[in-house]
Amino acid sequence: MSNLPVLISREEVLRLLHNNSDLIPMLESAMGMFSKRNSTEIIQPLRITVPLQRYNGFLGLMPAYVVHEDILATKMVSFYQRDQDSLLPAHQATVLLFDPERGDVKAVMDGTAITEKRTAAISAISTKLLMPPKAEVLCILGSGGQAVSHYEIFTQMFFFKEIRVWSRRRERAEQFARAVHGPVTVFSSVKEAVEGSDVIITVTMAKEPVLQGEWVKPGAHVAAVGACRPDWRELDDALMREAVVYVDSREGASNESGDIILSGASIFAELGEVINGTKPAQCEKTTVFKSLGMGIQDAVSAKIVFDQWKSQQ
Ligand SMILES: NC(=O)C1=CN([C@@H]2O[C@H](COP(=O)(O)OP(=O)(O)OC[C@H]3O[C@@H](n4cnc5c(N)ncnc54)[C@H](O)[C@@H]3O)[C@@H](O)[C@H]2O)C=CC1
Ligand SMILES: O=C([O-])C1=[NH+]CCC1
Repeated sequence: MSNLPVLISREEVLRLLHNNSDLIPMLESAMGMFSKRNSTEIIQPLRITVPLQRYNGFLGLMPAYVVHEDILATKMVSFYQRDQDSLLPAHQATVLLFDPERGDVKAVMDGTAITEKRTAAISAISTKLLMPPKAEVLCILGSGGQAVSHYEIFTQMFFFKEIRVWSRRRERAEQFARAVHGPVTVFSSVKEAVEGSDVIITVTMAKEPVLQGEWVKPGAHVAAVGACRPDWRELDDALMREAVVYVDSREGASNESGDIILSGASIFAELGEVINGTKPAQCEKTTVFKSLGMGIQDAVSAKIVFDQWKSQQ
């Protein structure tokens, strides 16, 4: 290795991505390019997932080359189904940012923070495009790292009169409410939290559906972020079949999403197609955006972090 890569910590990544005005437009541009399926613009193979059966976990490898921006990166992310009382983190990730011409690694950075920030930003983009016109109530199911990053960007980008949170253990939802900087009401049942909500974010590690279609207000938007294995679910059949279903990537969703595979729901469009204007945003209907996560989202976020970091040296 000719030059040693720089190491960028979680704190630095969070600082450099906080309120970063480039994140949303760069993600939108990458998602739009991806949906054109032009290999001179984006190259992103399907995520490779290595099962770690002994530990109830997985290692995901997510390489991507954003050709038009000349960004080459790969994320390695481990994720585990932990016991409720486990003190070990459920997700940990590292992103390597390469120099595409030389082939060496320019930066090694905390990928957990990148994953939190870019996933929440993608859900916010889906919500901007697909939420009903008068959205007043936001509901978050789950209270982990993604719940916090979603709360942060959703309160920056939108105005909700009420924000609700539910978690499997009420004390975790109460902890979440104390940790976020702003108002939030804790609910003890999913049904009560969801009923009357205009936007619902599911960020749980559930393997069985936690959200039932019969509780969802017609016209609501659901950003479904968890359940990233073909046999895991967060949403029930009724919701998947009644809603207009959007995804980040058709290949990703058809291979990895239990909510899509097991319900037999059909995919209406990719988010990138809505961004490109080639598929409509059916805001008047109940919509589900099924997010699995993509290497290009990590790559553009890593580039923003690296450029900001360099400009401050
Ligand atoms: N779509 C994407 O791009 C990404 C999706 N994810 C997914 O988002 C979800 C949340 O991730 P993190 O907040 O980082 O995880 P976390 O471990 O910090 O939080 C998980 C939350 O799920 C809850 N939970 C666990 N098992 C449950 C069950 N059986 N039923 C209901 N709730 C349950 C926990 O109480 C906790 O509130 C995970 O499913 C993760 O795989 C994570 C990163 C990217
Ligand atoms: O995109 C991502 O990093 C992940 N999606 C599901 C687990 C981790």
